[in-house]
Amino acid sequence: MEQSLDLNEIRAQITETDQQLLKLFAKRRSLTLNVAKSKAHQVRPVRDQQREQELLIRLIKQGKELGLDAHYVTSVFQTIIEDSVLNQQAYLQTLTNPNLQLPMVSVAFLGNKGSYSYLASHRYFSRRAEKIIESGCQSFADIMQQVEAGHVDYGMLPIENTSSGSINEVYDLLQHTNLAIVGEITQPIEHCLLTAVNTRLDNIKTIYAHGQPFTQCSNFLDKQHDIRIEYCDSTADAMAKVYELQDETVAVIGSEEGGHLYQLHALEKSIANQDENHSRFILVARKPVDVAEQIPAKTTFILATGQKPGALVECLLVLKEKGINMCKLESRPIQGRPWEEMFYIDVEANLKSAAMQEAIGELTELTKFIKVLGCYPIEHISPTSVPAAEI
Ligand SMILES: O=C(O)C(=O)C[C@]1(C(=O)O)C=C[C@@H](O)C=C1
Repeated sequence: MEQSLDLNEIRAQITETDQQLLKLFAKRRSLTLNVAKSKAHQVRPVRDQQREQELLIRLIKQGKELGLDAHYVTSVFQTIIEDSVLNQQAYLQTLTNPNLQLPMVSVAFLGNKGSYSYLASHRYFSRRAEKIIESGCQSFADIMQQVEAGHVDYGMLPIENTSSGSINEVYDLLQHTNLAIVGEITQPIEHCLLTAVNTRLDNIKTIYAHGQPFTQCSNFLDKQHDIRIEYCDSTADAMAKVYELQDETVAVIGSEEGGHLYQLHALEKSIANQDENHSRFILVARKPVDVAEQIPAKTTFILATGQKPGALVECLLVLKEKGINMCKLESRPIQGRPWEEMFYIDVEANLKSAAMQEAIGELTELTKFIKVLGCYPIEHISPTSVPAAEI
């Protein structure tokens, strides 16, 4: 006779197994913290991709013996390793900058609870502080002012998006501030159409959102007919508005995660033009930070060249000669000086390195104006892959 399967009993066993898994995750995390302490001592880089590959190959093999497929094992352990690297980086940063080790931080961001900036702030500080004091702002300028005036420790600002490009307003504000960039984080942007009440897509007559999500979802919006678009100062404001209206004809573009905070649910998911939609945020503070040698660093600086042919090329050649990789180049007009440009450059280098110090020295000679906006740890961890033959 077939054994009867009691759902409650099976679920109790799953709950118990999940608890054991959590304890093992926590144990692994504390072991990797010891690795970071040892690496701090020996000044060895956090990342060791050969070790990661060996580890993945072994786990894939052992997983197969237990009936687990290679894809599953790889994706679980890539996530675990990413967490390990980011935690080690955060720990080493507090050793290098003891003032970062605070139980409580205050952060200004655009909008209120549920905005993408709110989600990015919480993700960034989840491994760095015990408590976050939130300060929702109505504009990017407001965020800068809050930090400049000392009302908050940090400001979280979106700087670029994989689908709508650079956020010019933030670049322009960076030209005129004394704040330093001290960190970055890339946040997946998963736009959904959210509603407060159960309804259908063809009932929707008004969509509320911030300008950026509207741009990033233009293909979806073009396909909808007779829809009124209402621009809001932030995604959080738009969500609060739709919650307040409780109307089956209105919707808001935002993340499902943020929508939960306003009791909104997703009517349509993945409505952005590009499947891979990510925003990069920068964190600004009044004082710059040093980046530990064991961590890959990025330096951001701005410069203005004279109006002579090849002036920018000459600057870029300096970076090439020093073996410094440029990962972003952006130009913005200089206010009050028509047709003159300010160039924003991100390079993968530590400001303290000899190559970078020499480059800044040479660039100072070549340019009319140059200013370092900050040096901070690279937060994007590209996963180590396993050769197909090993899978
Ligand atoms: O073994 C190390 O060196 C670690 O830092 C630990 C670990 C891991 O979590 O397994 C993390 C990062 C390295 O790239 C390799 C492995």
